[in-house]
Amino acid sequence: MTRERIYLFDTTLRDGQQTPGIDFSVEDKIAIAAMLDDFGVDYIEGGYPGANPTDTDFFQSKRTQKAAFVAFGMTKRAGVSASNDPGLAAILQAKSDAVCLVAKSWDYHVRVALGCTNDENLDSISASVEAVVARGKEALIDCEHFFDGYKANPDYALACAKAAYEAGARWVVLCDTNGGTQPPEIRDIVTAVISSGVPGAHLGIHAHNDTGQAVANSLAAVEAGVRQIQGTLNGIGERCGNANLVTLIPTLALKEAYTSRFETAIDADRLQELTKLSHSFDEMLNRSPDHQMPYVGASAFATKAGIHASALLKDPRTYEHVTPESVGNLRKVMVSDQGGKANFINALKRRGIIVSKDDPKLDQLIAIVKEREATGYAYEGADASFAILAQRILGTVPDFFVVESFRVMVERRFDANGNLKTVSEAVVKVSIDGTTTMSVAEGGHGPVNALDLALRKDLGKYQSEIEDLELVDYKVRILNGGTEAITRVLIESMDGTGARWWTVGVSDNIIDASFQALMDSVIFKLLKNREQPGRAAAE
Ligand SMILES: CC(=O)SCCNC(=O)CCNC(=O)[C@H](O)C(C)(C)COP(=O)(O)OP(=O)(O)OC[C@H]1O[C@@H](n2cnc3c(N)ncnc32)[C@H](O)[C@@H]1OP(=O)(O)O
Ligand SMILES: CC(=O)C(=O)O
Repeated sequence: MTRERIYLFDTTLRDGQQTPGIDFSVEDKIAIAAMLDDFGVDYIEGGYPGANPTDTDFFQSKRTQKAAFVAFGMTKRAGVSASNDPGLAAILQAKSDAVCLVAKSWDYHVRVALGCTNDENLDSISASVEAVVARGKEALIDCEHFFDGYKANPDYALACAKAAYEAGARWVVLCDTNGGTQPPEIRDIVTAVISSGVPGAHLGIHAHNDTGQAVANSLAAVEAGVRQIQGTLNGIGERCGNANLVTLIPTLALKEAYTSRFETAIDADRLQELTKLSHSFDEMLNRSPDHQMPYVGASAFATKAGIHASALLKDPRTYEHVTPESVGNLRKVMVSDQGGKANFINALKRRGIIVSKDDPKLDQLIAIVKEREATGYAYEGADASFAILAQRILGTVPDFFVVESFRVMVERRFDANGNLKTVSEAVVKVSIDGTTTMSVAEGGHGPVNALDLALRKDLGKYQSEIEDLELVDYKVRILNGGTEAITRVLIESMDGTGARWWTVGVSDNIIDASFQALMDSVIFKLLKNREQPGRAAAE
């Protein structure tokens, strides 16, 4: 059975640019376009040439090799011809393969926002599409507010879609601009558009996520007959965002409801790049990936629950709707107070520690983890502290060093130039093989920074082993309010090999909690070094 092609239109660089807090530079746009092009979407909308210097610059060259490169703009204004509209001229002159013009299709908007007649707007749509086609480019029309417009005046909304199609638009894209339409309405209205004479093979959907239905609305439109989906990477976009292509692409590729009838340009090999694509994009935006994002989130294939872990380890299909490998993600069985033996055995195995289900030390470890989690520890987010605890109970952590004491002082004082400065100073007394060393350090970034510097200043024979250790993140959480407050500190560390690990500390004193996490970080680094081939076995 031949499958129908669904075309993927990415508007990360245009509608995504309208996301509050997101502002791409030309360099960002070049890098993102290259990522998307390499991944294999059909269309990449780059922005609005003529609207701002970044987009104008970006369209000085064609920025894609494989995907159609699309310039966005609006239809010509009423009262001027297409050839005399400077905005349209800038869009037509941009280096692009296709032009996507937003057109009003709700008569209320025509009256209020454009201030022209319904017929003038229809003429703007036809004349603008004809100008794009005459320029030798593929024409697309985004029918803005199509669904709201259809509900208010179906004949006029349909007339706008038909004007675009009859003037030569390759795609007439029905937009749920305000994002309030629901899937059954999308299905009925798309069906009405197709019945009116615009074929589904020329229709697209552009859904906003204001009721959390952008993906569902896009799929409802496909069911009803549209063959192009517009969306963005990780669902960014104006207000609550656009349809998330990172969710739609694997759904179309992996779910039987669609795979028997439809195909996209993204094959199984490309699909395995999806998690990387999504996370690289977040990296560019300098934000943490959403752990719960379908398919690609760090939690998408993670389980804490003991009952789930036990079955998952017997056969992953018991608790997974698709395999994590199909989208380039990983299965994760975590340890926490929600876990049973299966979680722990699996977590230990990942660290190269084999323990039998009947080993009493396993019961001891589980009891300690559950007890500690009740007092505020969170081992699921602190893999390195868990590894140290487990290895301690199993008796394989050497006493590298003993911290005899530490002291921290925070002082606000005037410096030599008369400027007020807050300075932190820490003293740490460490004993190694019976020899005690006292290290003092001043931290420019507060008391924890000073403590860290002092602890790692002189670790005697281990000093050279921790030179490449770096703290990269520090998170503090107050677990219960008032005077009973408990502080949980999580610290992320990395070393010269690029490996990263998290450690945890809990106390009613933030400095003490931080120090525990710092100590675990150093001990984990020393243990890690001993796991490397060629290093001395644990002393
Ligand atoms: C639903 C969407 O997401 S559509 C995309 C929205 N994106 C953007 O607006 C981002 C880029 N936009 C811009 O930088 C600016 O709005 C520009 C450069 C395009 C236009 O700037 P200005 O000329 O200063 O106009 P301004 O932004 O104040 O108002 C928009 C004008 O376009 C007109 N207009 C809006 N949509 C259309 C349309 N589809 N066809 C023709 N004219 C339109 C409005 O009536 C208004 O005209 P007016 O100035 O005579 O009142
Ligand atoms: C065109 C567009 O972005 C919209 O109607 O939402």
